[in-house]
Amino acid sequence: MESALQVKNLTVHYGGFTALDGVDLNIERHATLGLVGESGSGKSTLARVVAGLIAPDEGQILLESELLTKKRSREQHKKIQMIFQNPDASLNPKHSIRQILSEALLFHRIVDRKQVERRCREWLDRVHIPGNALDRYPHEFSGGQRQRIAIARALSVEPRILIADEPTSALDVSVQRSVLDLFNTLKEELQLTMLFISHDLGVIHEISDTVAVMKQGRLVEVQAKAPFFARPETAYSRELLSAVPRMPKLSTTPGGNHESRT
Ligand SMILES: Nc1ncnc2c1ncn2[C@@H]1O[C@H](COP(=O)(O)OP(=O)(O)OP(=O)(O)O)[C@@H](O)[C@H]1O
Repeated sequence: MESALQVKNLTVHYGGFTALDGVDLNIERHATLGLVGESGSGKSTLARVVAGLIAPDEGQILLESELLTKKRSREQHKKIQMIFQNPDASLNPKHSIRQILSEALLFHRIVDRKQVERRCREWLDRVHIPGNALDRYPHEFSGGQRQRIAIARALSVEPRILIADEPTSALDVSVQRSVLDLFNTLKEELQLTMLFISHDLGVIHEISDTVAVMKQGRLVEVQAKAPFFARPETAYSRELLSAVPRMPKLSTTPGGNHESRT
C-alpha cells in the first residue's frame, strides 16, 4: 500500500514539558487512522504539527514522500486541511458562507471566479446544507450544520489528507451520528485519507481502518481496527476498551438522519 503520510521521530516540547516524544506513524492512502488516548496524551499536538500549525523540535513529516519543512508553501498547506472540535475555529463569523467557501477555493486556485458560485453550491449540497445558505452567516446555523460547512470548506480545496480533531465531540448525540455518517459517506465517495482523533472509541470503531493509541506523548499501539478491538496488544489499550460500557456504543438512527433545521 502507498503511504500518504509518514511521521518520523516527531518530538515537541512546551517549555520543559515533552508533549510528543519521538512519534513514528504511517497513514496509507485512502485509509483513516483513528487516534485515541486519554486527555493530555498529545493527540492534538500531533495533529497541529502535521497540519503545520506548530513546528516540531525534532523529526520529519513526509507527505506522499515530500519532506515538509518548517515553512510550508501555499500548495503544501492546501494538501493538509484540518477540522476542529469547534467549527467556529475555521468559520469567520463576519463572513457569509459564500465568502468562507469561495475565499478558500480562490486562494488555493481550485476554480476561477466564473466557476466559484457553482462549486460552492455543489459543496453545500454534498454536506446537506441548502443552497440558500450562501448568503447567511455562521451564527445562523446549528453546531452540527456549522461543522458540515467547516467540512465542506476543508474538503473543497482538495487536500491529500484531512485531519479531524474531535470533530463530533461538541455535538449532541443525534447530531454526532449524522456528522459521522457524513464523514463515512465522504470517505467512500472521495477516497479520503484521514487522521481522525477522538476520545470516543465508539466513534473510532465506526470511522477507522487502523487505530493508534497515544499515552504520554508516545504511540503505544498501532493496529488494524478489527484486531485492535478484538485483541488489543497493550494493557493500556485494554484499559481504554474496558472503560467503554458497550462497543460500539453510538445510538443509530435509520438513514443517516440529517438535521433539517437551517
Ligand atoms: N501551548 C501549550 N503550552 C504548554 N503546554 C501545552 C500546550 N498545548 C498543550 N500542552 C500540554 O501538552 C499536553 C498534550 O496536549 P494535547 O492537547 O496535545 O493533548 P490531547 O491528547 O489532545 O488532549 P485532549 O484530549 O484533552 O485534547 C498536555 O499536557 C497539555 O496540557
